[in-house]
Amino acid sequence: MTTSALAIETATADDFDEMNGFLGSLFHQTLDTEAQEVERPIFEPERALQIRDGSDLVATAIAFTRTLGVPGGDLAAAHVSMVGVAPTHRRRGLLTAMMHHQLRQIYDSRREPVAVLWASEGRIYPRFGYGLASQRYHVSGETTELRLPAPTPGEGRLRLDRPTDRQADLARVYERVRADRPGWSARDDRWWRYVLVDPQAHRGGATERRVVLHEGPDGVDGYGLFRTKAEWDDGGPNSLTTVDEVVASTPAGYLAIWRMLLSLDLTRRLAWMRAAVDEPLLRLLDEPRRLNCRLVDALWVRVVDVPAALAARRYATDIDVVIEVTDHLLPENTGRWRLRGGPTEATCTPASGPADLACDVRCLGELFLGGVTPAALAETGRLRELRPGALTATGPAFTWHRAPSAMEIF
Ligand SMILES: CC(=O)SCCNC(=O)CCNC(=O)[C@H](O)C(C)(C)COP(=O)(O)OP(=O)(O)OC[C@H]1O[C@@H](n2cnc3c(N)ncnc32)[C@H](O)[C@@H]1OP(=O)(O)O
Repeated sequence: MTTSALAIETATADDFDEMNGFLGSLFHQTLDTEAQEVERPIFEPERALQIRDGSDLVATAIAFTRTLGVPGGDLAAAHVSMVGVAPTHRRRGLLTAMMHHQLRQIYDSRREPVAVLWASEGRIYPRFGYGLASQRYHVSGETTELRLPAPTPGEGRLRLDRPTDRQADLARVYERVRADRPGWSARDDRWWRYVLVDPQAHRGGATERRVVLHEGPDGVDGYGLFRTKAEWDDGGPNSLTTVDEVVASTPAGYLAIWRMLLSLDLTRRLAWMRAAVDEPLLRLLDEPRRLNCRLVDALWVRVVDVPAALAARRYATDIDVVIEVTDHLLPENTGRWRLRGGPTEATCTPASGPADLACDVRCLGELFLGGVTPAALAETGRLRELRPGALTATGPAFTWHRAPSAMEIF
């Protein structure tokens, strides 16, 4: 495929260092060799696209092969990343050409019914059919104002350790909790190393990352990844605790970990970038108003193969609906689809009858992880109710018993 006479090529393993350096410069980051070596094994050259102008690399995009937790199961999903266009070549359609090319490749391979990504800026991807599928809170607060219920006897034990030494424990807890949380990607050994790498250059003056583990009656049932940054001002100690992940499979573990994180001596402030919208912490604090929560976007989902994707997730209640879908990039998706399903199975087939709902493929991405209802999307004007009552009838089915959330930025 060509764009303005520049061809899209598939990369080779030898292109990794150059692509990494190119993206580092676009994200205004200093390249770190330790992080680069951890990222090398997850690089999939056969899924990496690049555009060169002569010998100069001017555009890149990659898809990682991973699975994503969706309502009721786990689904192969192209994890799109490393997207960038050189400042010398911006706004002349290179990203557009790469996105079209990549989506066509994913569709034609039939390996993955959906693609998923974190957007550097929210306004970039809707035009390519990506819908905002999950949100998160940026959380901050004065820790002296954040009080949790007191410990009860026999709650278990906390231990501090180096995260890399406890990878197996973290993986066990993560997988247990992930089974119930749409939006979490599976992490094999390579992805755990990616999550846990902690180069000095990326710490911004804070300590190395540490882990607090909670041991309950059945072993490790929770962990918290965090770091601290020393600060003193006229009022005395004012250090910052930055939390990366808190994952626990028991309420006791969750509470004990947060109790420690909020009461570290000499710290006064908390920062956490990836709290779920139904995060238990928000309901455990005695004065939740003292936690500042800013709602921002998390995962963007692109439904690439409509019937395969809609049949691959489960629905909270029984559903039987015909949806008229429009997809300007992948015309195979355009048409009327009958979705029948429930909590244990689903099918999606071409429909002959009239449609109940009509929407752009972007809306299906928004609905996919259960984070929003058709009625809410109808209020945006992007989804239309063609049969009166269809919005209320389908609303509960599209949601899920846990809100979608998202963990590491890939
Ligand atoms: C999944 C990820 O990896 S997210 C990371 C994305 N990368 C970055 O943010 C790195 C810095 N930015 C860039 O590299 C580039 O600006 C990109 C990749 C965002 C855009 O690449 P371009 O080749 O300039 O995009 P392209 O020319 O195809 O633009 C297509 C349309 O999107 C719009 N657009 C593209 N980027 C942006 C943006 N950041 N903000 C607003 N609009 C944008 C363009 O204006 C254009 O609109 P139009 O069709 O109405 O004229």
